[in-house]
Amino acid sequence: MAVHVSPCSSSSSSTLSTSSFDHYTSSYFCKQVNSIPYRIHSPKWGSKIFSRIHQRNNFDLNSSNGYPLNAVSWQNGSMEKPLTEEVPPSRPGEAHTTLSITVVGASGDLAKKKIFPALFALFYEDFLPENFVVFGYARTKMSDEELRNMISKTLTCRVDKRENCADKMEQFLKRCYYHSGQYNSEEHFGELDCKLKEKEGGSLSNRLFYLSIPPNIFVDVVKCASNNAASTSGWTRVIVEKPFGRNSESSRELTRSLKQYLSEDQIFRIDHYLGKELVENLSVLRFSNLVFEPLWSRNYIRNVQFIFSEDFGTEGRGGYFDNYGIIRDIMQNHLLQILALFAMETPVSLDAEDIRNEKVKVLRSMRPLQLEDVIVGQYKGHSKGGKSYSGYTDDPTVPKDSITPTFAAAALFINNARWDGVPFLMKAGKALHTKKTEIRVQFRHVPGNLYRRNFGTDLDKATNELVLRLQPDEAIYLKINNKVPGLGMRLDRSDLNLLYRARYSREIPDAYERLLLDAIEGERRLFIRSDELDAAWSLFSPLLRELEEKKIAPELYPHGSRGPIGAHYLAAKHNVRWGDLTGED
Ligand SMILES: NC(=O)C1=CN([C@@H]2O[C@H](COP(=O)(O)OP(=O)(O)OC[C@H]3O[C@@H](n4cnc5c(N)ncnc54)[C@H](OP(=O)(O)O)[C@@H]3O)[C@@H](O)[C@H]2O)C=CC1
Ligand SMILES: O=C1O[C@H](COP(=O)(O)O)[C@@H](O)[C@H](O)[C@H]1O
Repeated sequence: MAVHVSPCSSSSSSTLSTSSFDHYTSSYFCKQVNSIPYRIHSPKWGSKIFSRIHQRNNFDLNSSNGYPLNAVSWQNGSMEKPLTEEVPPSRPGEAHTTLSITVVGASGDLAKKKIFPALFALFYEDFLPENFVVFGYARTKMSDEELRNMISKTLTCRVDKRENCADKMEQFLKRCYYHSGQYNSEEHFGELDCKLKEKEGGSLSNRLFYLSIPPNIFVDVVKCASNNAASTSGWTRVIVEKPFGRNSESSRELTRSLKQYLSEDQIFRIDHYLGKELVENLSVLRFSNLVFEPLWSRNYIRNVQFIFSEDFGTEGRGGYFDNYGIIRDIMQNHLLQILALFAMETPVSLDAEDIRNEKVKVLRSMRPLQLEDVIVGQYKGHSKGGKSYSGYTDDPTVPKDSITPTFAAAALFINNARWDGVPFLMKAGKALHTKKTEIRVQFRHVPGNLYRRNFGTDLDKATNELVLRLQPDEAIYLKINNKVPGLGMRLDRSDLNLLYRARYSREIPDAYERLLLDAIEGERRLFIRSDELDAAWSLFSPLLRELEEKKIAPELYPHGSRGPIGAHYLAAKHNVRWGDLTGED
């Protein structure tokens, strides 16, 4: 990203090298610890030095790498200030910084459902910086007021008991604006730049663009935004939604095209599963508890299962979905990312590069995926209890003869010393009987089990299983064997259960909140680096090509069922039983 030409302001255009952007990451506050002073900007008082000790409340929450957040809470009475629609003016000689967030594709499903609500939640919880504006950008004609009306329908006050929710919503909506334009128009992005500048009021600006649009227009938008609406005084970052290509070649081409305008540091490839609370907890569980890490290998773990199921079909997204299918939609990204986090070696530190280095090593160590280790399915129409459920190809946006899989199961292997021979099973499906995402870790038998007689012949029932239920109803539980109380010796299976809603009263933030905050912070740990992406595609692309070239017909399964029977055969081939189908949970 090099040249910025401003068509609207008297301020001169400037040239910025890409490397200069992240220099401004910590412009609000210097990240330091303990009593080392923080630099806190208050529009009322200008830049002030506060001791962290005195501001402890402001740093109760950390960004996802455990560092204190740069965002500050203004709940502290002495710092309270009225929120105004416009960014407050700077005093002479004093520069304040504005964060401008532009949601490109603001009229779309994801923007309405997730992005605006997440931004509001961050504002509501006082995690957005003092001076911020939100712009929606799309082709749909809308006024600022219409945008506010549209997004107000999906904003929620997550913590019900808060009294000031309506006020907060109003304050947030006042910071939201809209600009209608084409995605490939330099002129329209120039107009957006004018509006951004006007709201930024001459302050330093950091600009975040969220590309919530179909992937075929990513590059147009990045080109126009970078040439016409990049920040000239602070950083510019772009969050890119998946899909990042359809295979290795298209993904590399996308990365190459984006890098004509952005540096890798400016690209935040989002995989919202990495922002989920239980995925965050996976590493904490493993690396901060002595009882788990020593067991985390082929010596004790029999198999690992990553299970994603949704109890609804592709409703409304059939057009998109048919071009991608479940393997690209869920497995190549969400499930594979979790697998990499699960299986990686201990990183040197919690820094983004250290973690991503370890994840890449896992991905590169994976055995090429064979067609015989994969089964695909597609849901068909079904009637139950007088109600009928449509099949995938009943969707008018899906070709009647589509063979796009809406279900897939796969057995993967990691060819390294830790995991040699351990099956990592994945299963992902739409229109199944339940909505659930889980990681299940099945442990080996206890050698020479003294109590084997008490379990009968089915020794599978005697093994431990650790389950991380990502959603719904987040939980971590460990299936153990215990004695039934009484004079006899009868064994039972029980759960040691950490059920989040029972343990914590605090509501769990949505993944998009965490990820947006991290992007604002410049924290890249939960975003996908280009070499990770490349390794992920290298694993799945040959398989996808083979499935498509051989036109492998998916096994049909009824909408609302447990999926194709082939998934059981695949698991059985590797001496595994799907943990979610044992009837124990
Ligand atoms: N929806 C979801 O749950 C998820 C979505 N994603 C990804 O996020 C991105 C956005 O998703 P979503 O909001 O569902 O997408 P939409 O299909 O709703 O598209 C978003 C906006 O982009 C514009 N648009 C749509 N199609 C085209 C087109 N062919 N050419 C130009 N502009 C178009 C429309 O705005 P206008 O006409 O006003 O310009 C639309 O409102 C996509 O990349 C998707 O894959 C990722 C995870 C989940
Ligand atoms: O990325 C996607 O994720 C959603 C599921 O997300 P969740 O957070 O609700 O589990 C899925 O429905 C969609 O098909 C896919 O594109």
